Amino acid sequence: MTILLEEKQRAFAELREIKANLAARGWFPATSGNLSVRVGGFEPEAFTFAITSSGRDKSVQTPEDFLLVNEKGLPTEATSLRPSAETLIHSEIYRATGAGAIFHVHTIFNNLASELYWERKSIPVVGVELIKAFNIWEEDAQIEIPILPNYADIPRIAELVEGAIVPRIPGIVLHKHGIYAWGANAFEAKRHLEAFEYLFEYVYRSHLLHKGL
Ligand SMILES: CSC[C@@H](O)[C@@H](O)C(=O)COP(=O)(O)O
Ligand SMILES: [Zn+2]
Repeated sequence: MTILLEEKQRAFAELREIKANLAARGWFPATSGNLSVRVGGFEPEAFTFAITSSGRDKSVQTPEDFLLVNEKGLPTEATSLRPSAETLIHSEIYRATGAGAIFHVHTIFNNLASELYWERKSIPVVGVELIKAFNIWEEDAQIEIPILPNYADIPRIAELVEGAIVPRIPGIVLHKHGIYAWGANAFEAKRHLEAFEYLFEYVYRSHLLHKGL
């Protein structure tokens, strides 16, 4: 598939903006986190996306922050940059959902929530207004945010992604690691990510409240 220079530049500019925004909140500690947006068409099997390069300080902006990869996570152009170590998870999410953007961050609250509900394998949230950010409009809606094991071998995680996805929930948590949130585009993926992080903080603080701590 041919990606126009214009499309590539637009995708990199979009990633640069969201990267700076999330970095300002401290959501990329110690080089953690990765971001991607889909580029070009929305073919289910063969597609291209722009993704952050691996191991870089995501709180600074450099010309080497992003590259294009194909659906297998391999660079589509000659480059010395390495795509994110977690690129295969992005590929699987794109393949399974047809999303347009995927954002991954490590935060204290997503880690704590995943620890709290690890045995249940999902994080329950009931009746919190911000659930509506997922386009779920029922009163007192109940949702379960899936948690996957945090294997060191990324392909082992990637193969669990499709089976773990809950259609109306645009995110997956890795146990004591972080969240992957997605959406039809960068605007929607950011809204979803912010909602998840709010809900994780709510869940954790609510747990303390009910324990009288
Ligand atoms: C520095 S710990 C974080 C990494 O192990 C990984 O989980 C992560 O989110 C960032 O990896 P990266 O290869 O830079 O995309
Ligand atoms: Zn990570």
